[in-house]
Amino acid sequence: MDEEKKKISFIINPKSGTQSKEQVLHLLDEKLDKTKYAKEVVYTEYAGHAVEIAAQKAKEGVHAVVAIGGDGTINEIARSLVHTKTALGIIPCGSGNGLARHLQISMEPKKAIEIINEGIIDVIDYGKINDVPFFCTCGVGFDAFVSLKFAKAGRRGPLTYLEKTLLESLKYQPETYELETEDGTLKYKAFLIACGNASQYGNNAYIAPQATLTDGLLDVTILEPFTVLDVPALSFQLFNKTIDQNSRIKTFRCQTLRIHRTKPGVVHFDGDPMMMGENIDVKVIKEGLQVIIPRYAEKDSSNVLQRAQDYINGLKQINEAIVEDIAHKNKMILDKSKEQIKKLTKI
Ligand SMILES: Nc1ncnc2c1ncn2[C@@H]1O[C@H](COP(=O)(O)OP(=O)(O)OP(=O)(O)O)[C@@H](O)[C@H]1O
Repeated sequence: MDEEKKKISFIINPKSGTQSKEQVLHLLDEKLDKTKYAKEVVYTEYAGHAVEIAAQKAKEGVHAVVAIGGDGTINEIARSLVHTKTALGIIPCGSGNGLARHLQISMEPKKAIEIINEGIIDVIDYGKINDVPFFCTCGVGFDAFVSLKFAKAGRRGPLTYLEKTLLESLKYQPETYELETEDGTLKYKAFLIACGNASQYGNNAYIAPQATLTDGLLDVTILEPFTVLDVPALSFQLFNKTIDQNSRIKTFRCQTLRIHRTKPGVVHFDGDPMMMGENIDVKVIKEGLQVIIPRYAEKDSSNVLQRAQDYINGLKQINEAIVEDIAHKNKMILDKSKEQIKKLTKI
Protein backbone atom coordinates (compact mmCIF):
# COMPACT_ATOMS: atom_id res chain seq x y z
CA MET A 1 0.00 0.00 0.00
CA ASP A 2 2.80 2.41 1.04
CA GLU A 3 4.49 1.80 -2.34
CA GLU A 4 1.68 3.68 -4.08
CA LYS A 5 2.21 6.72 -1.93
CA LYS A 6 4.59 9.48 -2.98
CA LYS A 7 7.63 9.76 -0.76
CA ILE A 8 8.43 13.10 0.82
CA SER A 9 11.55 13.76 2.90
CA PHE A 10 11.31 16.63 5.38
CA ILE A 11 14.67 18.13 6.31
CA ILE A 12 14.73 20.14 9.54
CA ASN A 13 17.45 22.66 10.31
CA PRO A 14 17.25 22.92 14.11
CA LYS A 15 19.36 26.12 14.05
CA SER A 16 17.19 28.15 11.64
CA GLY A 17 14.93 30.99 12.79
CA THR A 18 13.45 31.06 16.25
CA GLN A 19 10.32 28.93 15.72
CA SER A 20 9.73 25.62 17.51
CA LYS A 21 10.40 22.77 15.09
CA GLU A 22 8.66 20.27 17.41
CA GLN A 23 5.39 22.10 16.88
CA VAL A 24 5.86 21.86 13.10
CA LEU A 25 6.52 18.12 13.41
CA HIS A 26 3.38 17.73 15.48
CA LEU A 27 1.35 19.56 12.81
CA LEU A 28 2.92 17.39 10.10
CA ASP A 29 1.75 14.23 11.90
CA GLU A 30 -1.70 15.72 12.14
CA LYS A 31 -2.18 17.50 8.80
CA LEU A 32 -0.07 15.84 6.06
CA ASP A 33 -2.34 13.89 3.69
CA LYS A 34 -1.41 10.30 4.59
CA THR A 35 -3.54 8.88 1.79
CA LYS A 36 -1.20 10.51 -0.75
CA TYR A 37 2.18 10.76 0.96
CA ALA A 38 4.65 8.67 2.96
CA LYS A 39 6.92 10.92 5.01
CA GLU A 40 10.33 10.67 6.58
CA VAL A 41 11.95 13.32 8.74
CA VAL A 42 15.69 14.02 8.91
CA TYR A 43 17.45 16.59 11.13
CA THR A 44 20.58 18.33 9.86
CA GLU A 45 23.57 17.88 12.14
CA TYR A 46 25.90 20.52 10.69
CA ALA A 47 26.01 23.31 8.10
CA GLY A 48 26.12 21.71 4.64
CA HIS A 49 24.48 18.48 5.80
CA ALA A 50 21.23 19.26 3.91
CA VAL A 51 23.18 19.26 0.60
CA GLU A 52 24.19 15.64 1.22
CA ILE A 53 20.80 14.47 2.46
CA ALA A 54 18.92 16.06 -0.45
CA ALA A 55 21.39 14.64 -3.01
CA GLN A 56 20.80 11.16 -1.59
CA LYS A 57 17.01 11.65 -1.64
CA ALA A 58 17.05 12.89 -5.24
CA LYS A 59 19.11 9.80 -6.17
CA GLU A 60 16.47 7.62 -4.52
CA GLY A 61 13.89 9.43 -6.66
CA VAL A 62 11.64 10.73 -3.88
CA HIS A 63 8.75 12.93 -4.97
CA ALA A 64 9.81 15.95 -2.92
CA VAL A 65 12.28 17.18 -0.33
CA VAL A 66 10.73 19.77 1.98
CA ALA A 67 12.89 22.33 3.75
CA ILE A 68 11.86 23.12 7.32
CA GLY A 69 14.16 26.10 7.70
CA GLY A 70 15.08 29.37 6.02
CA ASP A 71 16.77 30.47 2.81
CA GLY A 72 20.13 28.94 3.80
CA THR A 73 18.54 25.52 4.30
CA ILE A 74 16.55 25.92 1.07
CA ASN A 75 19.76 26.81 -0.77
CA GLU A 76 21.49 23.65 0.48
CA ILE A 77 18.55 21.41 -0.44
CA ALA A 78 17.68 23.06 -3.75
CA ARG A 79 21.24 22.93 -5.11
CA SER A 80 20.98 19.13 -4.90
CA LEU A 81 17.55 19.06 -6.56
CA VAL A 82 18.22 21.21 -9.64
CA HIS A 83 17.68 19.35 -12.91
CA THR A 84 16.19 16.32 -11.11
CA LYS A 85 12.60 15.09 -10.93
CA THR A 86 12.45 15.72 -7.18
CA ALA A 87 10.57 18.88 -6.22
CA LEU A 88 11.45 21.35 -3.46
CA GLY A 89 8.81 22.04 -0.83
CA ILE A 90 9.01 24.70 1.88
CA ILE A 91 7.65 24.98 5.39
CA PRO A 92 9.12 28.40 6.25
CA CYS A 93 11.02 28.36 9.55
CA GLY A 94 13.83 30.83 8.90
CA SER A 95 14.48 34.39 9.93
CA GLY A 96 13.82 36.03 6.54
CA ASN A 97 12.13 33.36 4.37
CA GLY A 98 12.70 35.32 1.14
CA LEU A 99 11.95 32.53 -1.35
CA ALA A 100 8.86 31.30 0.51
CA ARG A 101 7.50 34.85 0.72
CA HIS A 102 8.15 35.43 -2.98
CA LEU A 103 6.30 32.20 -3.82
CA GLN A 104 3.46 33.27 -1.48
CA ILE A 105 3.87 30.20 0.68
CA SER A 106 2.17 30.88 4.01
CA MET A 107 4.34 31.64 7.05
CA GLU A 108 1.88 29.55 9.08
CA PRO A 109 3.13 25.94 9.11
CA LYS A 110 -0.43 24.56 9.00
CA LYS A 111 -1.19 26.42 5.76
CA ALA A 112 2.23 25.56 4.31
CA ILE A 113 1.41 21.87 4.88
CA GLU A 114 -1.92 22.35 3.07
CA ILE A 115 0.05 23.67 0.06
CA ILE A 116 2.14 20.48 0.10
CA ASN A 117 -1.07 18.42 0.27
CA GLU A 118 -2.42 20.17 -2.84
CA GLY A 119 0.82 19.29 -4.62
CA ILE A 120 0.88 21.93 -7.37
CA ILE A 121 4.33 22.07 -8.97
CA ASP A 122 5.94 24.88 -10.97
CA VAL A 123 9.40 25.07 -12.53
CA ILE A 124 11.54 28.07 -11.59
CA ASP A 125 14.87 29.61 -12.58
CA TYR A 126 17.91 29.70 -10.34
CA GLY A 127 21.16 31.64 -10.42
CA LYS A 128 24.86 30.95 -10.02
CA ILE A 129 27.46 33.28 -8.56
CA ASN A 130 30.86 31.89 -9.62
CA ASP A 131 29.25 28.43 -9.83
CA VAL A 132 27.64 28.67 -6.38
CA PRO A 133 23.87 28.26 -6.85
CA PHE A 134 21.41 30.78 -5.41
CA PHE A 135 17.66 30.83 -5.59
CA CYS A 136 16.63 34.15 -4.06
CA THR A 137 19.27 36.90 -4.26
CA CYS A 138 23.03 37.31 -4.30
CA GLY A 139 25.23 40.35 -4.28
CA VAL A 140 28.28 42.34 -3.31
CA GLY A 141 28.81 45.42 -1.16
CA PHE A 142 27.03 46.40 1.98
CA ASP A 143 24.47 43.56 2.06
CA ALA A 144 27.23 40.95 1.66
CA PHE A 145 29.19 42.71 4.39
CA VAL A 146 26.15 42.63 6.72
CA SER A 147 25.55 38.93 6.03
CA LEU A 148 29.16 38.26 7.07
CA LYS A 149 28.78 40.23 10.30
CA PHE A 150 25.42 38.59 10.90
CA ALA A 151 26.88 35.08 10.45
CA LYS A 152 29.60 35.96 12.95
CA ALA A 153 27.07 37.38 15.42
CA GLY A 154 25.73 33.85 15.98
CA ARG A 155 22.25 35.04 16.99
CA ARG A 156 19.50 34.81 14.37
CA GLY A 157 16.35 36.91 14.17
CA PRO A 158 15.16 40.08 12.42
CA LEU A 159 16.15 42.44 15.24
CA THR A 160 19.75 41.23 15.24
CA TYR A 161 19.83 41.84 11.51
CA LEU A 162 18.51 45.40 11.83
CA GLU A 163 20.85 46.23 14.69
CA LYS A 164 23.79 45.03 12.63
CA THR A 165 22.57 46.86 9.54
CA LEU A 166 22.23 50.16 11.36
CA LEU A 167 25.48 50.04 13.20
CA GLU A 168 27.54 48.83 10.26
CA SER A 169 26.04 51.23 7.69
CA LEU A 170 27.49 54.17 9.65
CA LYS A 171 31.03 53.16 8.70
CA TYR A 172 30.64 51.30 5.38
CA GLN A 173 32.47 52.81 2.38
CA PRO A 174 31.03 52.45 -1.17
CA GLU A 175 33.26 50.68 -3.75
CA THR A 176 33.78 51.13 -7.49
CA TYR A 177 32.51 48.29 -9.66
CA GLU A 178 32.67 47.59 -13.39
CA LEU A 179 29.58 45.72 -14.57
CA GLU A 180 29.71 43.80 -17.83
CA THR A 181 26.54 42.28 -19.34
CA GLU A 182 25.57 40.97 -22.78
CA ASP A 183 24.67 44.63 -23.56
CA GLY A 184 27.99 46.28 -22.62
CA THR A 185 30.06 47.56 -19.71
CA LEU A 186 29.30 50.33 -17.18
CA LYS A 187 31.16 51.66 -14.14
CA TYR A 188 29.43 52.50 -10.86
CA LYS A 189 30.42 53.71 -7.44
CA ALA A 190 27.99 51.72 -5.33
CA PHE A 191 26.98 50.92 -1.79
CA LEU A 192 25.66 47.54 -2.94
CA ILE A 193 24.86 45.54 -6.06
CA ALA A 194 22.08 42.99 -5.65
CA CYS A 195 21.12 40.34 -8.21
CA GLY A 196 17.56 39.10 -7.83
CA ASN A 197 16.27 35.80 -9.08
CA ALA A 198 13.47 36.41 -6.58
CA SER A 199 12.31 39.87 -5.56
CA GLN A 200 13.25 40.08 -1.90
CA TYR A 201 15.99 39.49 0.68
CA GLY A 202 13.39 38.16 3.11
CA ASN A 203 11.08 39.84 5.67
CA ASN A 204 9.34 41.54 2.69
CA ALA A 205 12.38 43.72 1.98
CA TYR A 206 12.03 44.01 -1.81
CA ILE A 207 15.48 44.80 -3.21
CA ALA A 208 14.49 43.73 -6.75
CA PRO A 209 10.74 44.42 -6.74
CA GLN A 210 10.09 43.52 -10.38
CA ALA A 211 11.94 40.17 -10.32
CA THR A 212 10.07 37.04 -11.34
CA LEU A 213 11.27 33.45 -11.00
CA THR A 214 10.34 32.38 -14.51
CA ASP A 215 11.69 35.00 -16.92
CA GLY A 216 15.23 33.64 -17.34
CA LEU A 217 16.63 37.02 -16.25
CA LEU A 218 18.48 38.55 -13.33
CA ASP A 219 17.09 41.78 -11.89
CA VAL A 220 20.11 43.86 -10.94
CA THR A 221 19.73 46.68 -8.39
CA ILE A 222 22.54 49.17 -7.77
CA LEU A 223 22.40 51.40 -4.72
CA GLU A 224 24.64 54.41 -5.33
CA PRO A 225 26.14 56.41 -2.45
CA PHE A 226 23.45 58.16 -0.41
CA THR A 227 23.18 60.49 2.55
CA VAL A 228 21.40 60.08 5.85
CA LEU A 229 18.56 62.17 4.39
CA ASP A 230 17.81 59.41 1.86
CA VAL A 231 17.43 56.71 4.51
CA PRO A 232 13.71 57.17 5.39
CA ALA A 233 12.61 57.10 1.71
CA LEU A 234 14.90 54.18 0.88
CA SER A 235 13.67 52.09 3.80
CA PHE A 236 10.01 52.92 3.07
CA GLN A 237 10.45 52.04 -0.61
CA LEU A 238 12.33 48.83 0.24
CA PHE A 239 9.26 47.53 2.10
CA ASN A 240 6.76 49.18 -0.24
CA LYS A 241 8.10 47.38 -3.36
CA THR A 242 9.08 50.72 -4.96
CA ILE A 243 12.81 51.00 -4.28
CA ASP A 244 13.41 51.00 -8.05
CA GLN A 245 11.79 54.48 -8.11
CA ASN A 246 14.43 56.04 -5.83
CA SER A 247 16.91 58.41 -7.53
CA ARG A 248 19.86 56.68 -5.79
CA ILE A 249 18.86 53.33 -7.36
CA LYS A 250 19.73 52.06 -10.84
CA THR A 251 18.22 48.83 -12.18
CA PHE A 252 18.57 46.64 -15.25
CA ARG A 253 17.92 43.08 -16.37
CA CYS A 254 20.39 40.66 -17.91
CA GLN A 255 21.16 36.97 -18.36
CA THR A 256 24.81 37.18 -17.38
CA LEU A 257 26.72 39.70 -15.33
CA ARG A 258 30.45 40.03 -14.67
CA ILE A 259 31.23 42.17 -11.64
CA HIS A 260 34.78 43.48 -11.54
CA ARG A 261 35.92 45.07 -8.28
CA THR A 262 39.29 46.45 -7.21
CA LYS A 263 40.00 43.83 -4.55
CA PRO A 264 38.76 40.42 -3.37
CA GLY A 265 36.11 40.43 -0.66
CA VAL A 266 32.84 39.06 0.58
CA VAL A 267 29.76 38.19 -1.51
CA HIS A 268 26.47 36.81 -0.28
CA PHE A 269 24.21 34.17 -1.79
CA ASP A 270 20.73 33.77 -0.26
CA GLY A 271 21.96 35.70 2.78
CA ASP A 272 25.02 33.57 3.53
CA PRO A 273 28.50 35.09 3.12
CA MET A 274 31.45 33.75 1.13
CA MET A 275 34.82 35.22 0.12
CA MET A 276 35.44 35.64 -3.63
CA GLY A 277 38.01 37.33 -5.87
CA GLU A 278 38.00 40.52 -7.93
CA ASN A 279 35.97 39.03 -10.80
CA ILE A 280 32.57 37.57 -10.08
CA ASP A 281 30.35 35.93 -12.69
CA VAL A 282 26.62 35.83 -12.07
CA LYS A 283 24.17 34.09 -14.38
CA VAL A 284 20.64 32.72 -14.43
CA ILE A 285 19.70 29.17 -15.41
CA LYS A 286 16.19 28.99 -16.78
CA GLU A 287 13.67 26.46 -15.43
CA GLY A 288 16.07 24.38 -13.38
CA LEU A 289 14.08 23.58 -10.24
CA GLN A 290 10.67 22.05 -9.53
CA VAL A 291 8.93 23.73 -6.60
CA ILE A 292 5.67 23.07 -4.77
CA ILE A 293 3.65 26.30 -4.90
CA PRO A 294 0.24 27.49 -3.67
CA ARG A 295 -2.69 26.81 -5.97
CA TYR A 296 -3.93 30.39 -5.92
CA ALA A 297 -0.82 32.55 -5.79
CA GLU A 298 -1.94 36.11 -6.53
CA LYS A 299 0.17 38.46 -8.60
CA ASP A 300 0.73 40.57 -5.48
CA SER A 301 -0.68 39.07 -2.31
CA SER A 302 0.34 41.73 0.19
CA ASN A 303 -2.23 44.52 0.09
CA VAL A 304 -1.47 48.14 0.95
CA LEU A 305 -2.49 47.66 4.59
CA GLN A 306 -0.24 44.62 4.97
CA ARG A 307 2.68 46.49 3.44
CA ALA A 308 2.07 49.50 5.67
CA GLN A 309 2.05 47.14 8.66
CA ASP A 310 5.34 45.54 7.51
CA TYR A 311 6.84 49.02 7.18
CA ILE A 312 5.62 50.10 10.64
CA ASN A 313 6.99 46.89 12.18
CA GLY A 314 10.32 47.54 10.45
CA LEU A 315 10.39 51.14 11.73
CA LYS A 316 9.53 49.99 15.25
CA GLN A 317 12.49 47.60 15.22
CA ILE A 318 14.79 50.27 13.78
CA ASN A 319 13.59 52.69 16.49
CA GLU A 320 14.28 50.17 19.25
CA ALA A 321 17.75 49.50 17.85
CA ILE A 322 18.49 53.24 17.62
CA VAL A 323 17.27 53.89 21.17
CA GLU A 324 19.38 50.98 22.42
CA ASP A 325 22.37 52.31 20.47
CA ILE A 326 21.90 55.88 21.76
CA ALA A 327 21.56 54.61 25.34
CA HIS A 328 24.77 52.59 24.87
CA LYS A 329 26.62 55.58 23.36
CA ASN A 330 25.37 57.90 26.15
CA LYS A 331 26.63 55.45 28.75
CA MET A 332 30.04 55.34 27.04
CA ILE A 333 30.23 59.17 26.94
CA LEU A 334 29.19 59.33 30.61
CA ASP A 335 31.81 56.72 31.62
CA LYS A 336 34.49 58.59 29.64
CA SER A 337 33.52 61.93 31.24
CA LYS A 338 33.66 60.36 34.70
CA GLU A 339 37.16 59.04 33.94
CA GLN A 340 38.31 62.45 32.69
CA ILE A 341 36.87 64.20 35.78
CA LYS A 342 38.65 61.66 37.98
CA LYS A 343 41.95 62.31 36.18
CA LEU A 344 41.50 66.09 36.41
CA THR A 345 40.64 66.03 40.10
CA LYS A 346 43.77 63.92 40.77
CA ILE A 347 46.03 66.55 39.14
N1 LIG B 1 22.57 21.32 12.42
C1 LIG B 1 23.13 22.49 12.08
N2 LIG B 1 24.02 23.10 12.90
C2 LIG B 1 24.54 24.33 12.59
N3 LIG B 1 24.25 24.99 11.45
C3 LIG B 1 23.37 24.43 10.60
C4 LIG B 1 22.77 23.17 10.86
N4 LIG B 1 21.94 22.85 9.84
C5 LIG B 1 22.04 23.88 8.96
N5 LIG B 1 22.88 24.83 9.41
C6 LIG B 1 23.21 26.13 8.80
O1 LIG B 1 22.33 27.10 9.34
C7 LIG B 1 22.35 28.23 8.47
C8 LIG B 1 21.13 29.08 8.67
O2 LIG B 1 19.98 28.41 8.25
P1 LIG B 1 18.77 29.13 7.51
O3 LIG B 1 19.26 30.11 6.51
O4 LIG B 1 17.85 28.09 7.05
O5 LIG B 1 18.06 29.93 8.69
P2 LIG B 1 17.92 31.47 8.93
O6 LIG B 1 19.20 32.16 8.62
O7 LIG B 1 17.35 31.63 10.29
O8 LIG B 1 16.79 31.91 7.88
P3 LIG B 1 16.84 32.89 6.59
O9 LIG B 1 18.00 32.46 5.74
O10 LIG B 1 15.52 32.70 5.93
O11 LIG B 1 17.03 34.27 7.14
C9 LIG B 1 22.49 27.64 7.09
O12 LIG B 1 23.44 28.37 6.34
C10 LIG B 1 22.97 26.20 7.31
O13 LIG B 1 24.16 25.89 6.64
